[in-house]
Amino acid sequence: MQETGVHNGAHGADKFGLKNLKGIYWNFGAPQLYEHALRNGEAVLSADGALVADTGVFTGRSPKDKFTVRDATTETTMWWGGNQSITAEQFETLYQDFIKHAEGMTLFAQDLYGGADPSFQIKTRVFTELAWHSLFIRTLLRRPDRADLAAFVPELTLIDLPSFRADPKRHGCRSENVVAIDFARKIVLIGGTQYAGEMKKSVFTTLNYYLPERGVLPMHCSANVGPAGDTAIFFGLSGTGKTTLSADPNRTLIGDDEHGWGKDGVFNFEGGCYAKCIKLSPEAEPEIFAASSRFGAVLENVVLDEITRKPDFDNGSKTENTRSAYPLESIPNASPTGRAGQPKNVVMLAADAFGVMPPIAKLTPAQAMYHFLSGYTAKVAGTERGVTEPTPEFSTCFGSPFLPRDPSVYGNMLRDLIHNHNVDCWLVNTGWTGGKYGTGHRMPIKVTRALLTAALDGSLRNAEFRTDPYFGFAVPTALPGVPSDILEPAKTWADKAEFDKTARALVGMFQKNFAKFEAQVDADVRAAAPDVKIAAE
Ligand SMILES: Nc1ncnc2c1ncn2[C@@H]1O[C@H](COP(=O)(O)OP(=O)(O)O)[C@@H](O)[C@H]1O
Ligand SMILES: C=C(OP(=O)(O)O)C(=O)O
Ligand SMILES: [Mn+2]
Repeated sequence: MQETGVHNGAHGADKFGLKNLKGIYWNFGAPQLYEHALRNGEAVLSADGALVADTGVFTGRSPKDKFTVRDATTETTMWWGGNQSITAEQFETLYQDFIKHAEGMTLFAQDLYGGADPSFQIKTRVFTELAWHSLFIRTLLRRPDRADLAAFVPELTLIDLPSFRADPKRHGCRSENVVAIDFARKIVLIGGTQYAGEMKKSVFTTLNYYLPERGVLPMHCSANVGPAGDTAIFFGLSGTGKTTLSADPNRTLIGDDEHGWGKDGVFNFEGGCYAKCIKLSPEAEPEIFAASSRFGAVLENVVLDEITRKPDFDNGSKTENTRSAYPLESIPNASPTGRAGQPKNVVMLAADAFGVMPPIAKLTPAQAMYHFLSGYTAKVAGTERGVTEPTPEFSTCFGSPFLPRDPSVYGNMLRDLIHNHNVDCWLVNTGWTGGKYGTGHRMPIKVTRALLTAALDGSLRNAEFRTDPYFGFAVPTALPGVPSDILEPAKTWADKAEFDKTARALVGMFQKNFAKFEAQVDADVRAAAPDVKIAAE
């Protein structure tokens, strides 16, 4: 077997049962991985120097194809209400079939850290079939110093073989696509998909399993810190603005997607960002545009001009979920340590496509718990012509697909952290205004940024507030630089009766979804729920 590159010789591929490989390329950096990806025909170059790959059938994650081994331990520690199981035997068969499938291949291997805090990081080794996947995961996780590679002993191992085809009968899965996690052996197997995001979210899932018992709350959120050392975190489901809004030129970026919060403050799990790049423009998002337009960026499913090889970020013909992965260093004001102090503000982002939530609201701690457990956003139909009804999505803790533990584990930790550190909580609607999706328009990024700036620098506290009649939270009535109508959604709708009907319907959806948490939460959280009478009338 041909092995090239630096690694810990005592802990080679054979430790994971990999055998009869043709070779392994260990810990290659971007230039070598570009060369392999281009030579193998996996990817092409953009005019700006980004590596551009297509992911084929899967252009997003596939949560329905994700499985965890159910054994004596996970039987009682896992949240089986939100996770799918396979048996230890099915996993073992899958594992052996992965090893067989890899025979004769030359794999790429990366030794990386999940977690910027040395006390809580997980040493992760990732074997990939594709060179561009190796560059992706090297970009997204944290890269050890070269000098530390020779002694690197992995704790978690990922094997990512897109050409593998799973067999539901044999492996207990659902289709040819599979993400299988065995917490006992700390192994993740990813097969049948080329969507690179599965790799980073598997490491996230693993940290979500282990960190709570060590006193760290893992969170699906972005984070940045202001000049005064004031940390802010931004929870939100996919597409709500975590990545976009955390890249704020006036604040230091900690990370765009996954963080831990413990007694020493907040730390990033990752070393890179994974931005959505549909309609990405240098005017609205200059930092992300620049980071996506240079050597080292990995673009997924972005259409290039055939002749000039310039990316066309407005083209969603392959998918609306076009992506750009780049190292944190590509953002000018990113934190070199990935760590920051105790948060002063917690922001919950929701892209409300019904257009009834205000652009910002101040939440009491109990309301914050209500919205954290609800985990609301709305998706727009979009793809089918004429279908303009938004679909609500409630994903508890803003990250249901990544939660191995019961939501109450994360909820109770957040409640205590907010209380102990006296944190201000906000709800921000980055979705629709002026009507629901189909009639109104998306909240201008400028407005969202202005409101966030005022919330984070403390000036918004001095504004006058009204109580939202539907959700009960406090909404500012005026703020310099923001048209005041936009602060009161009802005023932005031409048809007031239609607004009222839509708002009541959304409150009703919240209430229906929250029923499953009612018995579990403290009385103050139950009391913070939107008023029942309004929705029932
Ligand atoms: N007011 C707004 N706030 C945040 N993002 C917005 C807003 N209006 C439009 N967008 C767009 O919505 C998308 C948000 O995606 P992103 O920041 O990647 O979300 P997440 O990281 O939460 O998945 C981006 O494409 C951004 O350009
Ligand atoms: C990486 C992802 O997260 P987000 O959309 O929240 O940025 C994803 O959903 O694949
Ligand atoms: Mn993101």
